[in-house]
Amino acid sequence: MGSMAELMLPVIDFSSLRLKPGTAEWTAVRDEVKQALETCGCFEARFKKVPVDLQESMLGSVQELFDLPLQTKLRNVSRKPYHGYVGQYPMVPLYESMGIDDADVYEKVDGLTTILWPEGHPNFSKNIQSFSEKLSELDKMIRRMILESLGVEKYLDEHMNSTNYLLRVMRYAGPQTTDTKLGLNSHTDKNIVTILCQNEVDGLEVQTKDGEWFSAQPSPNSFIVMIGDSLYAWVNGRLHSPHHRVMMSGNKARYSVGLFSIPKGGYMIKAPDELVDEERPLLFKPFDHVEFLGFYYTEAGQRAESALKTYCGV
Ligand SMILES: O=C(O)CCC(=O)C(=O)O
Ligand SMILES: [Fe+2]
Repeated sequence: MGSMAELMLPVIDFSSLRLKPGTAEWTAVRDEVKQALETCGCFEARFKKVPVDLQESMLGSVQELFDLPLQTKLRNVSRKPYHGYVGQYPMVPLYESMGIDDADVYEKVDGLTTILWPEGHPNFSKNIQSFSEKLSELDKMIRRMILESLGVEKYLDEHMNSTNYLLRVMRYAGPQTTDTKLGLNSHTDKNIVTILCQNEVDGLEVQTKDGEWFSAQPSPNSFIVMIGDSLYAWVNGRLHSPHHRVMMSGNKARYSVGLFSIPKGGYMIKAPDELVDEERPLLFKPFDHVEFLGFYYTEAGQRAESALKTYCGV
């Protein structure tokens, strides 16, 4: 445990109104992003475009959602694995979550809202949609910076148009003990970029490249950004996609929310030729994210140390 507290995530500030592509400020932040993603795959972001009160009302809505009866929550089903209601798993008894597809599109969110609250709940839809839309600007900025810093910005439009936003909301019950209990198993994310925020209860732990775990303790109203395996594959291994998990102790429930940019089904993820050479041969054959997810949730996929390597490693 001693070494855990000593590590801290890099903190990067995206709040300046002058942060526009082409400015010196942009280039400086872009360099910080590249450095953080190469070394940790993860950083803490300050981003004032999501106002504090919106973040708080969104977390209030998330709590309201989890307070619904289980039977109601189970009505959120999805064709895609891990996109509907997930919970009541004996391996991770503290964990419950719900996926909201296309969370930045009001009609899509409201479609789910009326499944959960047949009488309607426009406030819920608005909080979720508005938060997702504003936060998606941070996702877009970061991805633009990544492509620019790798000299492949000519793919920017294609890259941006190849993804949707999923908002996954999570509740981890307090284990009612000072012992540390598993909240969510160690994993790498499978998508492009993940942006997390939480209530005041910490619990997220990230593994360094050397295999050491450290706890992420974001300051209030900031975000944790990390990259997933699909981006790791697309940049041909140039950025790190970190293992992370959630560990819980104490009485209080942890609420967290992740905005995931996710490749659309049918889009083949393939590293650009510019990122493949003799020194850095191609790591992964082109793959479809939805099919890869299908493999990940099979027994072989869950057993694999790296599901992506097993699925399409060269
Ligand atoms: O709750 C968190 O902070 C992390 C959740 C997570 O890692 C995930 O949903 O992929
Ligand atoms: Fe994750």
